[in-house]
Order: sequence, then C-alpha cells, then structure tokens
Amino acid sequence: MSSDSFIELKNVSFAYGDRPILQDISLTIARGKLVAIMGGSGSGKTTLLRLISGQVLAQKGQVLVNGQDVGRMSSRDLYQHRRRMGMLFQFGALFTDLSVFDNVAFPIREHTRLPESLIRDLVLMKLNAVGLRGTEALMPAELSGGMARRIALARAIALDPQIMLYDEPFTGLDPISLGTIALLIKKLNDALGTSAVMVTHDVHKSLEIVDHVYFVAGGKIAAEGTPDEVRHSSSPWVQQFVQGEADGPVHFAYPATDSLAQAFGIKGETA
Ligand SMILES: Nc1ncnc2c1ncn2[C@@H]1O[C@H](COP(=O)(O)OP(=O)(O)OP(=O)(O)O)[C@@H](O)[C@H]1O
Repeated sequence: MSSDSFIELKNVSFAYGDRPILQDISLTIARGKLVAIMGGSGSGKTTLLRLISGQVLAQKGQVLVNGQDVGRMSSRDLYQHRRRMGMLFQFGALFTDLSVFDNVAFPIREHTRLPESLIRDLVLMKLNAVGLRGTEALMPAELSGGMARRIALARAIALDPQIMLYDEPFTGLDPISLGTIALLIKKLNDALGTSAVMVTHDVHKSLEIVDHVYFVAGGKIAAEGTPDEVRHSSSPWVQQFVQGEADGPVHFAYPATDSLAQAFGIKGETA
C-alpha cells in the first residue's frame, strides 16, 4: 500500500444475494488523485462506488477510507463519511422545484447551521467555480443539459468534499458540454485536492484527465495503468476499449480468466 493512499480496497468480495459481482478486488486511490474505473456493462463499476460510499458493505475484505474501515463504521461515522463525500451521478438530477441557488444551497443547509449570508457567499463561490455565476435565480427547466450537469457539480462540491464519486458524468452531453465538464472535473479536483473515482464509458475524454485507470472484468481488476500505459498498450484487449470497438477479444459476459491481466499487457493482478 502506498503511504499516500486515501481510498483502498483490500481483497474485497461482494455479492448481491447469492450472485457474486466482485471477487477479491484490491485497488488504491491516492490522495488528491482522479482515478477512472472502466469495464463492460454490469461488471460492477457502480457497485465499487457504492462500496466506497458505504451504501453496500463488502462480504469479504476491507474498504478503507483514510485508514478507516467503511464496513465497521458506526452509523454516526458513516454519516460523517458521507458528509465528506460529493457525488455526481448521471441521473443525479437537480430538484426541479428549487432554483439553482437553492439546489446548490441544499447540502449546505442540510449539513450545517451556517447563516444565510454565508450560505449565499458559498453558493456564489461554487457557481463561480463551475463558470455559472449569474444563474442562481433560474429554475432547472431553464437550463441546458450541460448547464444542469455543471450545477449538479456545484452542488456536489458545496461542502468541499474530500472524496468525489462520479458515475457516468459525461452521459447524454453534447461534445462541447462534455469537454467543459471534463475540464471542470479535472480543474476542481486539482484545486480542491479531492481524491476522486470516476466510473465512465468515455475512454478518450477520461484518459485526458485521470491519473490512473482500473479495468474491471469478470469481477476482478483485469488491468490497470496510467493513461499513457493504457494508450500505448499493445494488448488487443486494451485497444478494444481505447478504440471503442464493439467487436474484439473482450467478451464481458464471460468470467475473466487468470491470464486476462497478462492479456491486457499492462500492470495487472494475477487471480
Ligand atoms: N441492488 C441490486 N440488487 C441485485 N443486483 C444488482 C443490484 N444492483 C446492481 N445489480 C447487478 O449487479 C451487477 C453489477 O451492477 P453495477 O451497476 O455495479 O454494474 P456497472 O458496471 O456499473 O454497469 P453499467 O456500466 O451498465 O452501469 C449487474 O448485473 C446488476 O444487474
């Protein structure tokens, strides 16, 4: 384990009922880094985020956040843990009957007793951070999809989280909005020193902004590497991902084999 790891999964196994989803997964997210998790549909990527947030608990292994085992947290600790966490989900829609201002203010009002004048300053700062100061009086129906996602990002960072979890933050956005939100995610992560995990299907955009990539297949970490290692991998498996080809050697419905990590041709775990 690296000494600056902030989130660490150690030999984690998880099943929904008797259906195994993740088996003996180990991964590390260093403090202040942005890490992508990629893999086929249904491979368990969102489940990994849920394990980190404590929404589901590992049946085996440990999920450590800042050295604390999420599986052993009291409900009070879990509440504190979630308070230190921001989430931006694909379907994490804004509250349609609240203004932009009230949407961003919502977590601040929910979790603090700050006076309204200070809340106002904080909300305006967060809107400024996502480049949307001046929109505070608008209602969500008056926003474009890209703007709405940025407001959701402002809301997610309202409490200056130590951890950010992104689940498909680019889905449904036009290329320009997608580029804007990707840059914002990177800029905010660097500025806030947040340790962030992003589940994404957008390989190209992610490789531009993340520090490290984990590939999940067959319930395991099939491969991992820096964006450069991923881009230059000679493995047909990785290339299928990077090129976004529908046909190729990756068959996500099949369990991963022991040789999958080697097949990726970049650092991987042996099963
Ligand atoms: N609450 C649940 N109860 C039972 N099974 C579930 C539950 N949530 C997810 N699953 C199943 O677990 C598997 C992994 O789901 P998960 O959402 O983690 O995958 P994913 O990699 O994020 O998929 P996608 O890329 O399609 O969003 C899927 O087969 C899904 O059907």
